[in-house]
Amino acid sequence: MTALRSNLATKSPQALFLNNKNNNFLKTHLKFLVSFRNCPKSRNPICCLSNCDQKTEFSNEMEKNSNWVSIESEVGDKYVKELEVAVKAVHVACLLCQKVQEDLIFNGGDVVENVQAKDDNSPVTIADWSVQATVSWILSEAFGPENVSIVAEEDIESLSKSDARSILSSVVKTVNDSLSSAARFGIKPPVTNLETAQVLEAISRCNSTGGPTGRFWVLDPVDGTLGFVRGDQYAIALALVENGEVVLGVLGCPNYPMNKEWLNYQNGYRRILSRLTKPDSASWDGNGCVLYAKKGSKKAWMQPLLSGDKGVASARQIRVSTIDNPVLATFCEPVEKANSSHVFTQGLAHSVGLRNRPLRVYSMVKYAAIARGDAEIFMKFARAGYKEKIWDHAAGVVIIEEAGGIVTDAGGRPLDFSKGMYLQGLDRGIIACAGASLHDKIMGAVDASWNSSSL
Ligand SMILES: Nc1ncnc2c1ncn2[C@@H]1O[C@H](COP(=O)(O)OS(=O)(=O)O)[C@@H](OP(=O)(O)O)[C@H]1O
Ligand SMILES: [Mg+2]
Repeated sequence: MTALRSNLATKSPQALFLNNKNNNFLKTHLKFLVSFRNCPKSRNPICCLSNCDQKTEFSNEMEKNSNWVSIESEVGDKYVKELEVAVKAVHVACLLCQKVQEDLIFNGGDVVENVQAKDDNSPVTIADWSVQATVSWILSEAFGPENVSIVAEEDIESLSKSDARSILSSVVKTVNDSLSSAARFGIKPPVTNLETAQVLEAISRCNSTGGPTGRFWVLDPVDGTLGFVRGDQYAIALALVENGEVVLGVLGCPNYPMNKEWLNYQNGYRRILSRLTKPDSASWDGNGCVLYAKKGSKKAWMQPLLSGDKGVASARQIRVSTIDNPVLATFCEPVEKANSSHVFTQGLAHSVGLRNRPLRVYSMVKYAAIARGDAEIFMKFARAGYKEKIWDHAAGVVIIEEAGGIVTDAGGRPLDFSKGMYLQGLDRGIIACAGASLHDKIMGAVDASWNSSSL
C-alpha cells in the first residue's frame, strides 16, 4: 500500500507546456519564471521553474486561470497523435450511437431486427458493430493498418450469417453515414462509401488478443449495451496499451452531460427531461461528454459532446472528489445484480458507514462519475468464475488514476492489463475510490466480510 500511495503522490512538473492563451497569462506572472525558451520537440514554448514551491504555486495559478486548454498544450510529445485521433474517433462514435439510440428506442426503430442476442445472451446492436468498424477504420487510416492492433468486444460471426443480411446493411449504412460527417472532427472521410466487405474487414481486423508486449488498442464499442437498448447510460471506451500498461484512455459518455443529477434519472425520464430542456450545443447541460487522460500526466480532461455540425470543443480538467467521509460519500455499482452482488456491497456500505443510496449506473460511466468527482466509490464484485474483460476497464482506470483516484482489485493490487483479453489474477473484485482513506476502509470491510459472504 505504501508503495502504491507514494506512486500516486503528485509530483511537481519539471516543465509546463504552454499554449498561446497561457502565454498571455504568463506575462502577468513573470515572477514565477526562471527561463523561458522554445521546446525543441514541439512548437510550444516551455518554461522552467527553479524550485518545487515555485512549480506548485505556478501550477495552482495555471489551473485557476486557464481551465480550458487544447490537447497539444497539455500532454507533451508522447502519444499526442494517438490521443488526438482517439478522442476524435470517440466523438464520432458517440454521435453515431446517439443517432442509433434515438432511432432504435425513441423513434420506434425495429428493436427485434436491430438488437440481437450473443451466445452469452447479452445484447448486441447495430451500434456495437458500427462503432467497432468506424473506430477501426479511423485508427487504420491514421496510423496504417499494419501498425494498428485492436482488442475489441465484437466479432463478425453472427453478422456474416445469411439471416443477418438486413442488419449487416444497416451497419454498412450507419458506418458510411457516420464517416461522411466525420469531417467536422477533422477526420478525412473515405473517398467513396465503404463496401460491405470493407466494413466486415474493419470489424474483424480487431482480432488482437492483447498480451504483455507491444502496442494494442482496446475498444469496447458500446459498453453497457443493456443501458443503451434501454435508452439509459452507456459508454464508448478506447484505450491504448503499451507493454502491458494502459497509456491512454478515452471514454465517451453520450448520455452523461455536465449536470450530475442526470445520472439519477432513470430510462425514459432522462429522455423526457432532455426534450424539455432543449440541448444548447454551446453549453454543457444538454449533451454528453468525452473524458480522456494520458498515463503519468496526473491530469484528466473532459470535453462536451457537441451536437449539430460542431466539432470538438476545448477540454476542461477534471479531478476526483475531495470527500473522504463515508457519511457524505456516494458509491456506484452495476445496475444488474447478475453483474455484481448488490447484497455484498450493501453490507460493505453499511460497515464503512456509507449512508447515501447506491448510484446504479450502466457501463463505464461509473468510472467517469468517479473521475469527474460526481461520486466517490465504485465497487464491482462479480460472481465467482466470471472473467473480467480488459475492454470493460482499461480506459476508465487510467482516467480515474490521472484524475487523482485509486483503482485496484480487492487485495489492493493494480489491475493487470498484460495478460491478454481478461484481467487475470483479479483478487475478488474491483474497488475504485477518489482517495486512499475511503479505499482503505472498503478493502478492510471486504477482508472482514468476505469469508461469510456467498461469493
Ligand atoms: N455475469 C457477469 N458478471 C459480471 N460482468 C458481466 C457479466 N456479464 C457481462 N458482464 C460485463 O459487464 C459489462 C457491463 O457492466 P456494468 O457495470 O455496466 O453492469 S450493468 O449493466 O450496469 O449491470 C458488460 O459489458 P457490455 O457487454 O459492453 O455491456 C459485460 O462485459
Ligand atoms: Mg463492456
